[in-house]
Amino acid sequence: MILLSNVTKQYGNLKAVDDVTLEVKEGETLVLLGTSGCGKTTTLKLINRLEELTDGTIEVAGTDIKHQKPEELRRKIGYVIQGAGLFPHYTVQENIAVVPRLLHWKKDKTHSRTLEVLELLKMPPQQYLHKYPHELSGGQQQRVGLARALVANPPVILMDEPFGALDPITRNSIRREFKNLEALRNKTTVLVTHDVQEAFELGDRICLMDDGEVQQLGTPQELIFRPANAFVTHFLKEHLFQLQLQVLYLHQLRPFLPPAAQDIASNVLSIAETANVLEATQLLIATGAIQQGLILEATTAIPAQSATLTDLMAAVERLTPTLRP
Ligand SMILES: Nc1ncnc2c1ncn2[C@@H]1O[C@H](COP(=O)(O)OP(=O)(O)OP(=O)(O)O)[C@@H](O)[C@H]1O
Repeated sequence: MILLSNVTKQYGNLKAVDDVTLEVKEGETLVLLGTSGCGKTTTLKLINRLEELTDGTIEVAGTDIKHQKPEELRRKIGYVIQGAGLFPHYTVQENIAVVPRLLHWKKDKTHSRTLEVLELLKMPPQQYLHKYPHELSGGQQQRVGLARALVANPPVILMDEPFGALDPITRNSIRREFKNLEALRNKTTVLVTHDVQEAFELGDRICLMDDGEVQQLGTPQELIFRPANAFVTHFLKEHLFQLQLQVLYLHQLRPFLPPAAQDIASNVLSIAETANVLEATQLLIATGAIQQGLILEATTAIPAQSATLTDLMAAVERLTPTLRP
């Protein structure tokens, strides 16, 4: 869907992006992760031509972006930036109408689509249409920013630190909400963050950058269990335990858990086996059921299985060597 081939962006002597080649597949969320100044934002801005390439090519939906007018290209690409970037003197309605106005939509169409996107983002239109950005919380502003990016239903969404301006608690809950948004599910999304947790929570794949170069591009599991080099290992070291639990799914543990019990008490907690091990661990701890354990609910016909925290950790220990090279 988006193809970067040998992309370089140079500012004077500095190569902000250095010979980057990567593909973002249709419908996936690719996270650009890395420390400040490693070239994430520049890479994103090259895709919608807010910056121009020094070298290499970028294709969006099979067409070289050089051969498209920037305005035309940007109609196919929603753009969400840190702090939402709303116009302070425009109401929510006016902020969302910016793109439809550029597209010369009729008023009726703009109005009905505005109502629709606000509903999609769980912001009742009657309550929010006429509010100004300063009357909204950071999370609500971020949602309006996303509504504006989604209003023309572009197939591609670029997000630059979309949750960066929020406090950690709001950030976590908004992030979780965004992850489950139907409106974003089939979009091809590139999201920039320097937050490791965020990258692992939202990315189908993660591209870890340093000094303008790609250090590794892979699934969260690949980065954790098959780091490409010492930089990747070092970058993830601090968060490794939690990330390991986050990238392992309960169904993967099944072969390493004790056999399914015949008569599982009906009052035991249960969790879908599609959940990750971190979620299961958090549930056990939050409900004080560490000794009692929980039931892994199968999505297929195989029987449910019960496991305590000790069982889960033992299974993780037996599974992880099989994932390493
Ligand atoms: N317009 C510009 N002119 C000169 N140098 C620039 C320009 N834009 C970015 N740079 C430099 O290019 C490098 C990459 O910047 P970029 O904004 O892409 O990094 P980033 O990974 O997004 O960082 P952050 O997380 O801090 O936003 C940095 O060294 C930055 O100073």
